[in-house]
Amino acid sequence: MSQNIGLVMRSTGSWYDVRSNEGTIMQCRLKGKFKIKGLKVTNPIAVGDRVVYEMEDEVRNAGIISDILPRENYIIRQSVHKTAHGHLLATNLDQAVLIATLDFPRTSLGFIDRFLVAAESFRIPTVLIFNKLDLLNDEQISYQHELTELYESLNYKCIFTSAIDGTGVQDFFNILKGKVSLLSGHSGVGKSTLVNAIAPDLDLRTSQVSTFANKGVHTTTFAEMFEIAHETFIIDSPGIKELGLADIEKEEIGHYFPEILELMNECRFHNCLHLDEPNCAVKEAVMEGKIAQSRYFSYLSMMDGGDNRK
Ligand SMILES: Nc1nc2c(ncn2[C@@H]2O[C@H](COP(=O)(O)OP(=O)(O)OP(=O)(O)O)[C@@H](O)[C@H]2O)c(=O)[nH]1
Ligand SMILES: [Zn+2]
Repeated sequence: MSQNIGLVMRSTGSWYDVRSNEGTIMQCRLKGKFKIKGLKVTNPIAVGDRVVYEMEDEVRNAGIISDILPRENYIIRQSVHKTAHGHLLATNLDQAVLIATLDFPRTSLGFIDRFLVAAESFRIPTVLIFNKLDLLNDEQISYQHELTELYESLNYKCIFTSAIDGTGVQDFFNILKGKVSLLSGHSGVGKSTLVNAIAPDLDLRTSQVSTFANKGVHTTTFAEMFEIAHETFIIDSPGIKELGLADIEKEEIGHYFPEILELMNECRFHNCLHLDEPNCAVKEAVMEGKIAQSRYFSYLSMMDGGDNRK
């Protein structure tokens, strides 16, 4: 039997769609003796994994997965019961793309910051897309420029789009081109409309319904990967509206705010949490306007166990 390397595009928990280097989709199952290495997760393989497979049936395009290549990164959804195994959502992501809107519905800065912190903790770069530009009044547009300045100063690229009038849609595509991107955002921000604008043949909504195989087994939905252009993949899942913070310790949260990380060595106490400690370089920077208040509020809210989900 010949061995091949393929990319996992879809998982139902019992079988996997694996894309060969030539672009054919193979339906694969796991070799009986396949072992879960390292991570404490319920599912050994997820969308984005590069796997070694053997062809089992050339006619039916069926194969058997025998091994998995080392991962660049991964996203896990922790179980609410901390001791239980988590669920591996996706692996080998080049970037996370968070779609937000300043209105209809409004994405809160707390939600954006929480997402950025989670993505930093998984070492995944994030791009922010602000959609529905056509609906904003002048005041909102100038606010949007302020936000862009803030987030770009922290090295998060920002793009404005309107899926309705086409503004920024080409920029949105350019960001995705040649990469594997996780697409996230609250319901109603225009995720499907934006994707339809760049990949009209793909019907995200219909595809999402195809997670049927999972029904009644787990409550978790499996992510699915789509090739929207040559070597351009997006991962979309109704279950990935946000990234979980469950696994991050309080002392660690500041490490995932680039502007806090940069200053924390200047605090008087090496284990300063930037709350009420004296001579805290972070709080001083907030007072001097060098750290945005909104970011510090998000930090405080996360330290407080606040959940910023809205
Ligand atoms: N004015 C305006 N409306 C938009 C824009 N993008 C999307 N919409 C509208 O916003 C609504 C929600 O868009 P969807 O694409 O369904 O949003 P979604 O993020 O995919 O939402 P879910 O499918 O619930 O996850 C629809 O009525 C779209 O027509 C935009 O740029 N401007
Ligand atoms: Zn401090």
